[in-house]
Amino acid sequence: MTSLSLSARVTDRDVVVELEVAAGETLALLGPNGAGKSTVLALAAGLLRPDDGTVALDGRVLTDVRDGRTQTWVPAYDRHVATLSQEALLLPHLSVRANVEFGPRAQGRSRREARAVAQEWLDRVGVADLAERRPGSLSGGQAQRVAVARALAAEPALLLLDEPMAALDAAATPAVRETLRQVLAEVTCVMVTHDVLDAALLADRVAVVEGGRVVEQGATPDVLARPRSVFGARIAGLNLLRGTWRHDGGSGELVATTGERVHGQAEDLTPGTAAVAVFRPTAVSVYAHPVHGSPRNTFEVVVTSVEPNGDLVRIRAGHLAADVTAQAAAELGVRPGARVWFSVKATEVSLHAS
Ligand SMILES: Nc1ncnc2c1ncn2[C@@H]1O[C@H](COP(=O)(O)OP(=O)(O)OP(=O)(O)O)[C@@H](O)[C@H]1O
Repeated sequence: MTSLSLSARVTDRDVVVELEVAAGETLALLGPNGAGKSTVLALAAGLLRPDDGTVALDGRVLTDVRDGRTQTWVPAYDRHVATLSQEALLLPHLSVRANVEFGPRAQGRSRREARAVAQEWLDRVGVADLAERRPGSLSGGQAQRVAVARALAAEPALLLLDEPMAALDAAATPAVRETLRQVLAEVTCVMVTHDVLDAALLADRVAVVEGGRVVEQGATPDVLARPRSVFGARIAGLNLLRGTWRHDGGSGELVATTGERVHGQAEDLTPGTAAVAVFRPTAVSVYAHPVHGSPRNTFEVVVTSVEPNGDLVRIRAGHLAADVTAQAAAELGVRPGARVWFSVKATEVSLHAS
């Protein structure tokens, strides 16, 4: 069932897009700067009127403009669309709890109902212990999780995410990403991101936007595995290992179906269940000899291809990829058929249920 249906032309930005998002689905918009991603969000949110086009959400027409003439225009506040941006944008003079109660109260729900909804979301995103604090006393990651609760307490028909992790420091990102991963399973969402890891972990489908047009779209694993656009090729190649989570004491590990044992940053994994490990090719170091020392994952591999990838050189070994500098590639003398060791720090690997 389609939830969001958007078709629009914005002449002065040279944007012509058509997108559909199914109910409950998360669509990631990827693309270079100035491609038109934020324009798509603004069109859906009711912050931008197209020269031509329609926006419908759950069958309700929100925007209908034909040849510059507006037939239907539902204002932003009445669209049931919530936006989460880089900054948490909480009301500074209200407590965390009051911030989360704000949406349900504005929709006319009683104080008691609003309190119950807010409590549920504070619990779900794991910030209930911060309920009486003021936003100014929160860390960036805590504030962003409160912002997630605040957005969802209003029960939006559509959630728009505009690079929600871009302003966080690296240490805060995994917890916010995990919070989003859990809540996005239930909402219809369009997410703008520059980070392919977000797309891989959070999105069901990916649309690549370039020059104001959707140049490629499809299921996330397909686009990342077999990109057809220039930008798609640049972002592809993320390492993704599927397997089973084991926890026999120690910190636990993923035993991949392809044989590797992988240690990483794990959240909420149950031993014996299916899991996936994800890490970037740039996080992989390549050695001509076995490497020792924790906390690293080391895989003995045979190089299958060596090709330029922007300023770096991508070394592929079967289903794994490493991006190294041209100098490092030259020093290693890597070529197809060579035996090398790929090494990635456990801190660079995200492990999730799949
Ligand atoms: N407020 C605006 N008024 C006029 N033109 C704009 C405005 N905002 C963006 N544009 C133009 O519209 C086009 C699309 O920009 P948009 O911000 O949607 O891209 P983006 O993909 O979100 O980029 P980024 O990743 O840098 O945020 C660009 O040519 C940009 O210059």
